[in-house]
Amino acid sequence: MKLIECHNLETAYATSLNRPILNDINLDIDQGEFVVLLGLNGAGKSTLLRSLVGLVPLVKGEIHIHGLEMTPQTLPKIRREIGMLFQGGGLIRQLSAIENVLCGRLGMRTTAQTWLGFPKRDCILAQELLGQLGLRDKIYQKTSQLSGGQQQRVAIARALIQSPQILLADEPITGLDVVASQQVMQILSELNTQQGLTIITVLHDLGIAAEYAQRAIVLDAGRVVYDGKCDNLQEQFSQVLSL
Ligand SMILES: Nc1ncnc2c1ncn2[C@@H]1O[C@H](COP(=O)(O)OP(=O)(O)OP(=O)(O)O)[C@@H](O)[C@H]1O
Repeated sequence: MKLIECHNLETAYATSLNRPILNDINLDIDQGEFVVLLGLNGAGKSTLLRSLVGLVPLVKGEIHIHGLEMTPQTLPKIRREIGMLFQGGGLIRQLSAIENVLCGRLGMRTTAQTWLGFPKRDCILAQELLGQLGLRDKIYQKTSQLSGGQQQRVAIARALIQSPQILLADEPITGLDVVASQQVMQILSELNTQQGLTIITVLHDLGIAAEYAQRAIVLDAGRVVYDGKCDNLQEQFSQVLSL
């Protein structure tokens, strides 16, 4: 079943680039796929991910999520289906791991519901998620005191607490060492295979892309130049992927 459909997406003309950041993007992504987005710096990968959660104004084209067209009216509902791991994690450094995870619940709770703290069931869920991601002993630690890999796992828990159908991850392993990178990729892989989460992730490592993703989408100057299997990417795209 098609979960994400992008038709002719085009962003405004960027004078600094002499072109739109995204140009004529057409994509269909099925439920349960694990897709990697590749391309040189500035190719438009982050912009494409952010457009899927309505953070990028489009001058042309349509996005459908689960058959629902993205409009200002449908955006809140669509955003509840999509978890996002922002580039660099995007955690609030002075808050604890559990407080950061609970922030992922803010869009689903009214001010009155969180005035005196989050509901107990949200706190239990946040603890469970952190436990599942190997952070049981870090629940109350400030995230500024956690390692990069631990912070990324907190960010994953924050995205998962809203039970999304889709997880978008913008360079989730950039800056992590080999062990932490493998841990994070393993977590994403298990979420995909065991829970059926549809994953789209920006990566810069072709070896890791081929190891985990079933499908690669390569962007160059705002356009899709390849959409297919992850085999032989290096040979095919040495120009656009000289990573
Ligand atoms: N709001 C904006 N206004 C103007 N230009 C922008 C804006 N956002 C991004 N850009 C430009 O659009 C291009 C694509 O940016 P984007 O962050 O999507 O690329 P990317 O492929 O994710 O790159 P990276 O690998 O460096 O993260 C870049 O040249 C960037 O400078």
